[in-house]
Amino acid sequence: MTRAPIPVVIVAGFLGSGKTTLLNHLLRTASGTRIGVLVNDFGAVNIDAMLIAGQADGTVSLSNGCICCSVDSDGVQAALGRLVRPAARIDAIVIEASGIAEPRALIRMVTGLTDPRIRYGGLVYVVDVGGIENLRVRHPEIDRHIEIADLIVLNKADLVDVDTLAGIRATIERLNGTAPSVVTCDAVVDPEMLFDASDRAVSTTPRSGQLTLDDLFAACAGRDDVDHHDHPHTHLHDDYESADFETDRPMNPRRLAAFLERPPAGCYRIKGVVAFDVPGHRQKHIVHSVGGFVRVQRRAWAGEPRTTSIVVIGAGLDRAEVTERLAAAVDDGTPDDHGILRITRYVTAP
Ligand SMILES: Nc1nc2c(ncn2[C@@H]2O[C@H](COP(=O)(O)OP(=O)(O)OP(=O)(O)O)[C@@H](O)[C@H]2O)c(=O)[nH]1
Repeated sequence: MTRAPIPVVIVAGFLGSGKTTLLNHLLRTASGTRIGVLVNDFGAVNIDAMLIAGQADGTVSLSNGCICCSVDSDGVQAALGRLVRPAARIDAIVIEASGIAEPRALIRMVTGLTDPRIRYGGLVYVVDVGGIENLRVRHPEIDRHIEIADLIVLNKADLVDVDTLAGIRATIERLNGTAPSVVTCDAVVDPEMLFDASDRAVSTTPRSGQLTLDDLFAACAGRDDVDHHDHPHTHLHDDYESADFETDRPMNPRRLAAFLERPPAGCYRIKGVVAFDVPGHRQKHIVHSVGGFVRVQRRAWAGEPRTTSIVVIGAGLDRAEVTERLAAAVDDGTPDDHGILRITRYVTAP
C-alpha cells in the first residue's frame, strides 16, 4: 500500500521564543503521532539537538549555519530522506529552524523538494509576547514572517499583562488575518493543531484574504533586497553571530550566573548544557538567557559525558570576550558554599 506523503511542519520564531520548548511539548504529548525532527542550530554546537535527543522517533541535526542559506537543499533532502525511510515509521516531521532563519526561504526549500514521500505541512510561528514589540522595531522583517504563518503561537503569556497581550494579539491579527493564533505558557499547544492542521490547506494554496506563498515570493522578488539566490538580503542572520564554548571541567556557578545576568555587549541569547561539581547539584543544568531573562532547568544526565557546552548568540559580539569570560567561569576549586544559589534561584520545572 502506498503511504500518504508525510507532512513536514516548519517551526520558526525569533531567538529564544520557545521553539524547542514547543518541540519538546509535542514529543511528550503527541502520543499517537510518531514525530521525526530536523533541528537546525546556528552555532557549531547544536544545543537544541542535545535538548531533544532521545525523545524524538528520529532526529537529524544540522548545525553550523542557518538552514535557510548555509545548508543547501540537497542537505535538507538527504536529512529528510533519512527520516522518511519506511523503517522509521514516522507520521510527521517537524523542522525546528534556527532563531534567525528566514522562514520564506525555508518554506521554499521544502516545497521545492521533489521527494514524493513528503509534503509541506505548514509554518508554525512562535512569538515571545514579552519581547515582540521591541523586536518588531529592531527587525521589521519579523512582520513578514508572521504574515506567512499558518499557526501563530503567542508564547510566554506569563510575561505580559492581559491588556498588553490583547494589544499584541490585535497587531498579529492585523498582520495575518487568517492564521489561527493560540496564547500559551511554555508553548503548551494541542498537537492536533499542528498535525491535523497539516491536513488542511496550508498557505501554498490560497485562503481567502491571504497572499499565497507564490504571491509573497513574487512580492519579495520585486524588491531590491533580493540577492542572486532570489531571497532577501535582510536575513536576520546577516547581523547575528555566535560563539561556542565547551569544557569537560565543571563550571563555577557564581561566575556563570554573573555571565548569564550580565552578558557581553551585543549578546541576545545564551543557551547551554552545564555541569557543576557541587554536592547535591551534579545534575545536568540547562541554562538559558533570552534578552536578559534567565531560566535554568535540571535533568538527570542520560549517560552522555558530563561536560559543558554553551552557545552565545548576538549582534556585534566580541567573541574573544565571550571565550575569556566563560573560561574564567570554569571551576578552579575555590571554595564557595553558597555560589550555587545564584543558579538555583532561576531553576524552573523541566
Ligand atoms: N517565562 C517563560 N519562559 C518560557 C516560556 N516558554 C519557553 N520559555 C523559556 O524561554 C527560553 C527559550 O526557550 P527555547 O524553547 O529554548 O527557545 P527557542 O526558540 O528554541 O530558542 P532558539 O533555538 O535559541 O531560537 C527557555 O528558558 C524556556 O524555558 C514561557 O511561556 N514563559
